Amino acid sequence: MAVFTPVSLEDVTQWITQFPLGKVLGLKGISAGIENSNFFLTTERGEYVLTIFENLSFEQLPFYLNFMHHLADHGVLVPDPIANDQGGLVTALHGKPASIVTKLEGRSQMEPQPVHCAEVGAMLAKMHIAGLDYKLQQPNLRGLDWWHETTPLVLPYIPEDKAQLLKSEVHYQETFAACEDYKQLQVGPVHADLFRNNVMFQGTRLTGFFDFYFAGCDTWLFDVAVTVNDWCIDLDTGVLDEARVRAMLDAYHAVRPFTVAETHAWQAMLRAGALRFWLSRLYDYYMPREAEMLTPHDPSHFERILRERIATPAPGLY
Ligand SMILES: Nc1ncnc2c1ncn2[C@@H]1O[C@H](COP(=O)(O)OP(=O)(O)OP(=O)(O)O)[C@@H](O)[C@H]1O
Ligand SMILES: N[C@@H](CCO)C(=O)O
Repeated sequence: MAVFTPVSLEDVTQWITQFPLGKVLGLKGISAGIENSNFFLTTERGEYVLTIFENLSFEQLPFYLNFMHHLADHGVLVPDPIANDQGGLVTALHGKPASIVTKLEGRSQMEPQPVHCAEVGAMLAKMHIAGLDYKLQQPNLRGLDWWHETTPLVLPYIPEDKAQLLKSEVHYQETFAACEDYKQLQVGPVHADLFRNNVMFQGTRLTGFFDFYFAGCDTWLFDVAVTVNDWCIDLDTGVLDEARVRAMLDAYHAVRPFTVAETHAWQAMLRAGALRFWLSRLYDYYMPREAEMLTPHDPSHFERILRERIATPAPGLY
């Protein structure tokens, strides 16, 4: 279970008085997730999620929480952060930054069909457009600079064939990021981690995106690539399922048409999306943090996806 910072009902009873949520009725640790400590929180006003941030700082968090609030305000389905009596969305709990957000209905759809992918594609495009007038700026903290810093840290742990692939892909992505088409890509705040387990559904109706704590300013196409690489694949092989890819891309395109530069950049961006998670999983695997219970994600899944994207062209954007 990924509760890095234990919290008791007693702890929260006092702490909650600064929020307009009434008395605490229940608190339950959430086992899913590997980044933060999460709890379902029941108060007199309803159901919420309490998150204690294990890696993000007080300075970084306003970008994410205000972004969620901005999106909620613009009709994008996301958890809405609750302000305390000072108007703050981030409040210390056990000396760490913490926040309370509204709880989304439903559950994650771990075996998505084209209909689910279409819902995700349309909401993703809506989210990108809604983010256009979001004022705060923060880079994607798991972008190219982070790949550069992290690659040398994991290289000593991995066998030669993987090390070669990692080094050559970082080099390829460096060249890609410097090309003309890349510079034409639309940039804005993106989710950057929109996996199956970060979206809620009730049946085939999408009820919300969540887990915005890897969001940052990056290309919209990177967000699409990360999302396709998780939602539209056969999980055993990493091979793209054309029906799901088409459903997601067509639904996105209907809300926010892809550009010509994006079509040129698409194949390389799918590789970037795979590299980002291969590297973060290698890092988490070889340099784990302490948690009460924690199962690291399998890095080889994204190595397989990366090799597959290099070997086989994906369906086009439109
Ligand atoms: N706003 C929300 N509404 C309903 N459930 C939520 C909400 N936020 C989180 N959850 C539940 O908590 C679980 C863990 O949250 P999350 O995925 O954000 O974990 P994390 O550790 O922060 O991140 P990661 O997915 O990157 O490991 C989710 O799988 C989901 O069941
Ligand atoms: N989605 C990430 C976990 C961090 O959110 C992964 O699957 O590696």
